[in-house]
Amino acid sequence: MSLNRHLTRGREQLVRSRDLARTAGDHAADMFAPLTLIARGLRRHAGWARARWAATPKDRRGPTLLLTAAALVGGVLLPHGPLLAIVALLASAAWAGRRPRTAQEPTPDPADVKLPALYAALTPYLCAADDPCPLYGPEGGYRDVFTDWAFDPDGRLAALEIAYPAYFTDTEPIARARIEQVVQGKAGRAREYRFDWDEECNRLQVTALSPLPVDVPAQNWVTAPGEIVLGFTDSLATQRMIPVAQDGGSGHQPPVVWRTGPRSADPHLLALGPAGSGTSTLLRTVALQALAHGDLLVIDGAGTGEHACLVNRPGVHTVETSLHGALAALEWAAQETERRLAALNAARYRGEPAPADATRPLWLLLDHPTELSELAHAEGRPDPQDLLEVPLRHGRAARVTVVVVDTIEAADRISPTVRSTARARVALGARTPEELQVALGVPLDIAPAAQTPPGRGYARIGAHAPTRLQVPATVDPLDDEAPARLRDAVIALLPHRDTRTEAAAPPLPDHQPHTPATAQPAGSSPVGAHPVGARPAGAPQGAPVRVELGKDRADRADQHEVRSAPQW
Ligand SMILES: Nc1ncnc2c1ncn2[C@@H]1O[C@H](COP(=O)(O)OP(=O)(O)OP(=O)(O)O)[C@@H](O)[C@H]1O
Repeated sequence: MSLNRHLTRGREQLVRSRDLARTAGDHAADMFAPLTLIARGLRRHAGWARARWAATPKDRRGPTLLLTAAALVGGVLLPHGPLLAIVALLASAAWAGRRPRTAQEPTPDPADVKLPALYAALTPYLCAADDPCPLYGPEGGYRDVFTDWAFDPDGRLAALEIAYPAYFTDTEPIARARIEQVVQGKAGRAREYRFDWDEECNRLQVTALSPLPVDVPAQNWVTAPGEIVLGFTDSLATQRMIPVAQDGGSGHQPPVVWRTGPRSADPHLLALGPAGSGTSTLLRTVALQALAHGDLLVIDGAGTGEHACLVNRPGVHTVETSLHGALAALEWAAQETERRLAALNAARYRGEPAPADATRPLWLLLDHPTELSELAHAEGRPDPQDLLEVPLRHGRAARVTVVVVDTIEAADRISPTVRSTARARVALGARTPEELQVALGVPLDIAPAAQTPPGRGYARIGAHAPTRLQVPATVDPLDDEAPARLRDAVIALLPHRDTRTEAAAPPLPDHQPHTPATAQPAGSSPVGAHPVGARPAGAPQGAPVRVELGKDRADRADQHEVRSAPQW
């Protein structure tokens, strides 16, 4: 009982002392109210003065300062001037500080602004009329179906998990595409989104993808021989990072690496994209990397001269823009592939190491070959794409790699052999999911943005899922409109006869490309510097053309008359 009384008294004391403290606080606040008022006013005056000073143009700050100083001196010199000035300042501060600072309007939660609209837009697609307990409906709310979401600092949707009814046909691409379009429309078409459909749990995970680095200049990449950096992707798509120099600094970026060579499961590449999407730039990116370890044969079917910077470079057999030049070059390439195969087989049969002239990588780079196919068809000549059959089918063993780039509109004119053997795929440019599926060979789980910079697209290497891709800015060094620093970066990578330490491409005699019996006599190619592997006089039709790849051969090259390489 006494303990109870003791506790009650203690509680009363506590309440009394709390009241005392509150009363003292109130009195103090009343007492200091004028001071608080004046301090608030002075603070506002100071803020106003700072803003005026910042808004005053630099050239008018000196006179303003002088005028203020003169006014101050004048005020001091006046009888009772300082006293009057202080009184005036305190009065104006009291006036300015009389209103307490207005509380800021709370910013609305972006979820409450944006998600109801998305919920309403999805409702027609995810609500069945005879569903007794609909997930989506006029009475429902977004919190019932959106389980997890995130917004970026700009208030844009960054991630969202959507629940959908089990009867929604999530296995049908058309049904999926409808939902993806609605989500992308409401969340903003300027960005790319990844859609992960969890068919078992009836959930869709939407993730907005951050932009990839653009304008990464061409440079030497840290890769193993046979590895080609096609561009850069998301850090989640690969565990690999490579050093990249950009904007005067250096950092690391996750690359899209295409492995070529005899151990590659995807030894050939097909890249498609609309005009201006950067397919020729991609081809140039590959060419510059391939030149480090191999020789090139370039066919420019569009004849725009976009690969003229490669003409006469050591390691570049030829750059052909004409149909007859392309036919001659590709026929040589087919025979060279057969010769290499025969040489490799013979060496293996004899138990000898593979001859160097059969193992040096040879790259066949074709830009817009369908243009030449159409021309050949009109002229009744063989289709250049048909001549790719042997390099495509046997190129892996013979170290011959084929890269074909073309417009996406020409996808149906790409030969079936190219389509079936070129399993490394790239699709560039903003295109519909259907067109991207044609280019990549598989459906894409990423919704492309409405606008994409040049060189942006998707890469699919073999059986792997497609990943986003941004091709390095390997611009045409002869393109006056390209930024000078990007052109200089490409020029620095182009090999010169005196800088290339490896074996140069064999010098070629006078341009006498072999053409089939039905073909017109060969003429000169507009860009082609010299013909490829001309057949020795008297050699039987179909006999492999001998190509010598070696240092001594490169030395002898200098004795031939070769058109001088362009001077940069
Ligand atoms: N990855 C890139 N980074 C920066 N600029 C690029 C990139 N790719 C392409 N470009 C620029 O975009 C323009 C078009 O590129 P490119 O010629 O490679 O496209 P294309 O698909 O071959 O078009 P076309 O079929 O008309 O020749 C060029 O000015 C080029 O410099």
